[in-house]
Amino acid sequence: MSKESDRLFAQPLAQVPDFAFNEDVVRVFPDMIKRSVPGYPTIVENLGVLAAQFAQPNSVLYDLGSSLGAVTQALRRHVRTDGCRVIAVDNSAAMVERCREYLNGQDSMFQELLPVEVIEGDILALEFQPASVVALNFTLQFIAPDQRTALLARIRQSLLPGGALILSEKLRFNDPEEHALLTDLHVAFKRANGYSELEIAQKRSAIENVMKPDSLEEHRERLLAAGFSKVVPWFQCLNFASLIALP
Ligand SMILES: Nc1ncnc2c1ncn2[C@@H]1O[C@H](C[S@+](CC[C@H]([NH3+])C(=O)[O-])CC(=O)[O-])[C@@H](O)[C@H]1O
Ligand SMILES: O=C(O)C(=O)Cc1ccccc1
Repeated sequence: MSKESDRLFAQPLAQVPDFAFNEDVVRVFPDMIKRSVPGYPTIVENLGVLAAQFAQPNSVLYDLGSSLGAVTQALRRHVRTDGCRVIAVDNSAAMVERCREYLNGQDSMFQELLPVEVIEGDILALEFQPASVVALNFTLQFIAPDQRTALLARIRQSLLPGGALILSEKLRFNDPEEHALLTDLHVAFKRANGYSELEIAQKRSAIENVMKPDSLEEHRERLLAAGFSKVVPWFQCLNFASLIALP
């Protein structure tokens, strides 16, 4: 993994552009996501452990919005089920290019990994194959809110019995006090990880137009509306959570 540290928002910007998953972000992404998302390493590793419980023989495991393939790598470390293959999808060309390099690196270090295909494309336009595990690890929050239910419904329809969707998201909270407390604690987490007040403020304004978090209640209702039968939160750290949704 790239060792470059995230200083993208360290200098004052005359105008903060909307956040985009471009070359600059790709270069610092592993550092950025670890220092910005409390619980990220725990979520990624355990996503592999969870996936191994839901993987069905001869099915696809999807990593949607795969970025540099951290989830795909965890799936390949943990899942041993016969005939499974991983499909990773991201619409950022810069992410996909680097993701393929990292996965080639994983292939050269380990034997008998699940086969993987990395697709550069929009998950909203994807034709889903019969799947046992679908991971949306901090991706749904970047999808236009009015497209979210339809996407989840298509994922639900592709899921095999015994499979699961694993959905990780930044949360907002309907209770204003709870929202303010967890937002402040998230800022403290970033500060403790070396981000300055300026970096925190500029990053916030860069993502506010492109990343739209929902509340846990909204996620639950939407998943049920999309046809899932059960929603089980399995992890929360501050304002970041991960849910298991069963078909
Ligand atoms: N419509 C779309 N189609 C395909 N990809 C998309 C779309 N919209 C956004 N993306 C992609 O979704 C990813 C979101 S990052 C996921 C982290 C990763 N899962 C991880 O576990 O390391 C989350 C974050 O940075 O907070 C980016 O790579 C986008 O290009
Ligand atoms: O940085 C933040 O405040 C976030 O909410 C998470 C994040 C992490 C990486 C890219 C975009 C958003």
